[in-house]
Amino acid sequence: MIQVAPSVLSADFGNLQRDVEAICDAGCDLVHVDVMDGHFVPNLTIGPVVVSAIAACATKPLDIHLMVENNTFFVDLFAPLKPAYISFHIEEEKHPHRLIQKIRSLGIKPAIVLNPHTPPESVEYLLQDLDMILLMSVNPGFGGQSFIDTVIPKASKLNEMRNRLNPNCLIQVDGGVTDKNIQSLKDAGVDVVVAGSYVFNHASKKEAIKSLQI
Ligand SMILES: O=C(CO)[C@@H](O)[C@H](O)COP(=O)(O)O
Repeated sequence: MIQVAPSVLSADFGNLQRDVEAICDAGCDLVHVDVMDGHFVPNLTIGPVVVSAIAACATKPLDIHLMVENNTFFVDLFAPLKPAYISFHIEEEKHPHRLIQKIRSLGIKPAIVLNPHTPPESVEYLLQDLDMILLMSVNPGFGGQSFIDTVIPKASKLNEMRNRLNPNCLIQVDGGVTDKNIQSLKDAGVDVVVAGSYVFNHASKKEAIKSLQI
């Protein structure tokens, strides 16, 4: 069954505790946290003070997605919050293998993120060391964007590589995920989806999450 990680970026930040508790009670698998630095992406979100408040009320593991220029600095900042995963962008890292090792040495599962234009082959020699690969299905930076369809053949290609090189590595897709594209994602071999506006704008978060856990 597909795991669902609602993106807290679409929560009501004036009622953050209420919304984090709501998605956990509604049966989500992970709580997805988007960290943006205003440099790697043209948006600025939250730091460790707010993420520790999220961690304090979340009853599901945290999945931290770094959209930043200085990955190592941010890994050190968020590691004490003990997230299940930290993912970083391959486009912004000169030494991805070293950073994977560092994240794992901190007791956190390492994941790599690929922007829409980045080919799956870019992680071929890292796959054995990863717990998850996140394919962006929107340009990173904002919630509420339209799903980029080319992620489907890209996920299929990655699925073939992952089955061959490291079947334990999960494939995650993030951006514009709804009940309309979830079946194609499942068919392409996707294991985890991030969904922001679809879950938070739905009349029932429970129904929304259930409709993606296929
Ligand atoms: O990382 C990002 C955007 O950069 C995502 O996590 C979005 O926040 C997902 O939101 P929706 O596209 O589902 O509204």
